[in-house]
Amino acid sequence: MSLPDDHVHRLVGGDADQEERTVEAALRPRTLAEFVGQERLREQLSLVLDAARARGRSADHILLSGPPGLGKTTLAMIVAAEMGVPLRITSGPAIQHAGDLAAILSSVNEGDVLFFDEIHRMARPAEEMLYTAMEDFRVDVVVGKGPGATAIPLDLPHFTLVGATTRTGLLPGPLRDRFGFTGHLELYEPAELELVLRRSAGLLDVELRRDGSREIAGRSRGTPRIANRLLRRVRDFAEVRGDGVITGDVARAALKVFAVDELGLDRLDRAVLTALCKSFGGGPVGLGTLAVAVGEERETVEEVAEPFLVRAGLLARTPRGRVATPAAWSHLGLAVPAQTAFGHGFGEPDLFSAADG
Ligand SMILES: Nc1ncnc2c1ncn2[C@@H]1O[C@H](COP(=O)(O)OP(=O)(O)OP(=O)(O)O)[C@@H](O)[C@H]1O
Repeated sequence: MSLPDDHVHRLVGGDADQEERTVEAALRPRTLAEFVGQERLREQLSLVLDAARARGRSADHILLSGPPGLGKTTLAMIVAAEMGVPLRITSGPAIQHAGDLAAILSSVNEGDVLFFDEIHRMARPAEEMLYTAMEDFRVDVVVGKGPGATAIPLDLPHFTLVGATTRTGLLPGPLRDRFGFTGHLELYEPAELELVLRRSAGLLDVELRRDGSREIAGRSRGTPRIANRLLRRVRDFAEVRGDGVITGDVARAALKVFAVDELGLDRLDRAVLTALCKSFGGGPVGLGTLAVAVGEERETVEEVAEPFLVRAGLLARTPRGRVATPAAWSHLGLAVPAQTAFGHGFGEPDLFSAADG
């Protein structure tokens, strides 16, 4: 049985819609100790928060970067919970004018954590205001227009800004510099995703066997959001077609019905690999050219698709551009050409910074 492409995308894509976010809320870890994986980041965050608590001050501003669905929102909530303060939430796309930001900042109380999702998408005119708010806890509210306009300074309480972005490089330098701590979330190892799955299965009251969690974890794109999503679909299958228990066989059968392949590639991953192999003969091709070929922003290709494709050994970033590995050709069901760019002097995965074209 085959399903439309956008269905597959929904199942393995990194983003979540409103309905899914409601379901996710129930599965969110509430403390740093419950948060699976990201050992280094957890240790660093725990130090930052312990130090702030010991001083009786709000924590420094924190920037979290990494692909969607790895736990940035969850960590922002944990920061607020561990500091025992309320969390306010806004996002870059919601801030189109300086006035939007002024309204949010003026409602923040002493010690609050303000979570700023997709901070790289905030409108430029609001940026300057955020700089002074972060550094001096002050905003200048401009009243009037033209030569008669006056700026009225407004003092703000001390708060902690937690910014989330898919990549720190997308932020202007002055904004980046105003964060006291920057943490990067890495894709999760399958063993870590199994822990996420076991925890979620417990909360959902589902019987998940070892081979079942292994099967689901291996197709979750290194992303807890996708692991939890696949778990819910496999649970549906297990309840309707079986006795509700998720074994390896049940997981395989369910994921076949939902058209999730063995690696869990999403639509963008497939589009990138297909363009690379079919349109560019396996590369090397520059990131910009590849992005145009799949109709996406280069940042999306670079920050959302490539980390997983590189990790899965399907794509290599070389000094000459992006290259498909023999595994990519095989995964797409294509014959591996006798001569591919990969392994012929174009370098090994990720050893070089990416070339562009
Ligand atoms: N380390 C983790 N341990 C357990 N569950 C996790 C972990 N990280 C994320 N999750 C689960 O994955 C889901 C998505 O996490 P979250 O919303 O925090 O991701 P995000 O990085 O903020 O994504 P986006 O940028 O798309 O908002 C949540 O339901 C959360 O419970």
